[in-house]
Amino acid sequence: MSQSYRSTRSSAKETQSFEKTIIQGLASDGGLFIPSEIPQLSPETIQQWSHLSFQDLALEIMKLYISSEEIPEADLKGLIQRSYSTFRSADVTPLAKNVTGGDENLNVLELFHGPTYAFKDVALQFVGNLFEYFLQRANKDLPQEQRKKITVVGATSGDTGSAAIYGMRGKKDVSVFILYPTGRISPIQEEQMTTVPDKNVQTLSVKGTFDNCQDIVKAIFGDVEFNKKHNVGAVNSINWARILAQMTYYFYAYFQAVKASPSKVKFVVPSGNFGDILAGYYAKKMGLPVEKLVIATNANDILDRFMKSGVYERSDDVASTLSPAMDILVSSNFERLLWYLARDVLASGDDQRAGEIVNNWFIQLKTEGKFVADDAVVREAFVDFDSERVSDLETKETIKETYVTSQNPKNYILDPHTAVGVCATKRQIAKDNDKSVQYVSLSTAHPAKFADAVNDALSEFDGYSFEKDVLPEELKKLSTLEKKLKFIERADVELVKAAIEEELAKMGLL
Ligand SMILES: Cc1ncc(COP(=O)(O)O)c(C=O)c1O
Ligand SMILES: N[C@@H](CCOP(=O)(O)O)C(=O)O
Repeated sequence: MSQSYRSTRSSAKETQSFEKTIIQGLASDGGLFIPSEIPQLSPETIQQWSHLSFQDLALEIMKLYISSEEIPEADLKGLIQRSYSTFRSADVTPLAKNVTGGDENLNVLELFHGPTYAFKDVALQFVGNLFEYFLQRANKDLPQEQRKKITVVGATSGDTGSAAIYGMRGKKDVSVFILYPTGRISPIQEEQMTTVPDKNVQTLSVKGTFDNCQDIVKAIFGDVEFNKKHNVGAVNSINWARILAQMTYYFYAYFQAVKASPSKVKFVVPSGNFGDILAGYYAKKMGLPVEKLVIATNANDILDRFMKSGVYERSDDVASTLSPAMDILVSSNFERLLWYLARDVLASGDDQRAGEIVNNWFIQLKTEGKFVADDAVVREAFVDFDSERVSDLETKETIKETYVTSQNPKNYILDPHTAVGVCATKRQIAKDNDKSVQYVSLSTAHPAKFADAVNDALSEFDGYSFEKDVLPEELKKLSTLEKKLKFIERADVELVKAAIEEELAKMGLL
């Protein structure tokens, strides 16, 4: 049953296949897909998995969520091998152990060794290959005019966009449209997205915020006509494949963290759309003995406010912070966690009733701008999670302090999102005062992607040079390449749909 999927807003019994779930992206009732059951691992299985490579671990995990009748094991193995062959580290996601030295046990999980230097590559390299696999199979032996196509439409606050583009560029029968908020992403992120010359890629720079872009994408998914015509596909973490592919690094990092001696493990995750940390939640629910998952937010703190009050409220203004990829007002994946909390606390384990409760919450969020969950729901959330909010000042101080004090390696440079996580980790270390805990702080992007924040923190240090110490050769050349982008002057779904159709015609895909 973990290989079939249901919507978080559905009160029906029916479930659907993995392929349909991935291609559809968002459920037609507006909900997100979740597996009908979370597979359970025995301690013996977890022990056996502790010796596996990243790729073999990914295969074992994915087999539990994808029926071999849908993707035979040999094909799945091939997809995984291809997806991670593009990474610069043999470990795919290496763990920098005990970065600060001393006895803090602060480990940094480096998730930025993929093609676009962001954690999104771990999932989006796989998702690109998965789309291609499904399309090749559906289109086998079909003449050109009957071939099935996917029009990928995604929203980004900076990193999903380039990772999706690098995952899908040049793929046959796939076109990619990425919406991003004009002026609210870093120059390198914009260059990464707009300098890809492949004909099937188009970026749309939208006057507005990331939340406007995300709302437009969700409206496009809800537009039955447009969807029927263009077969719209999702690359944002509303797509279940994103969450699935991210589970591997929780297992892999856990095994590395406890290698030297058995310890409790806490993961600390810089969070915005709640997709990254949600993969950790599934790993924990499968049986990985994780002590806690700590949500680290910047000033855009809807998640932290929920954890402190039970109120899930969309605030009016997005704050522009040093960690712009997390400048998000509504965290789309939180809905998946809310479903489990509703089912276990309010619906006596009844899936259909949980769907009704979540649906009502989201109707309230739309009509009243907020909903309030019972204290018991929040208490249940604290069983698996904790939460910290980190200011820009603290983010900058953390980049500085880590640069000065780090031992392994020396002068370790954090990107501002990772710094939000490391600051939250240090607070947890101080609060817990428990030497038997290993802390794994997720590093979600390479510092080169956020030059302003990193230089602001480090330029006072003698000998520090962004060009020499931070910027990889590959990213240096981006500023010399021609840019391809289209401005959308208002955050309006009709304008975006028209732009997509105009570009599809130019691509010869209409
Ligand atoms: C660099 C970086 N860090 C953290 C996050 C937050 O991750 P999530 O949205 O999955 O919570 C993002 C965006 O998703 C990001 O791009
Ligand atoms: N921070 C993200 C925002 C989109 O989130 P996603 O994980 O749902 O794709 C970004 O960098 O674009």
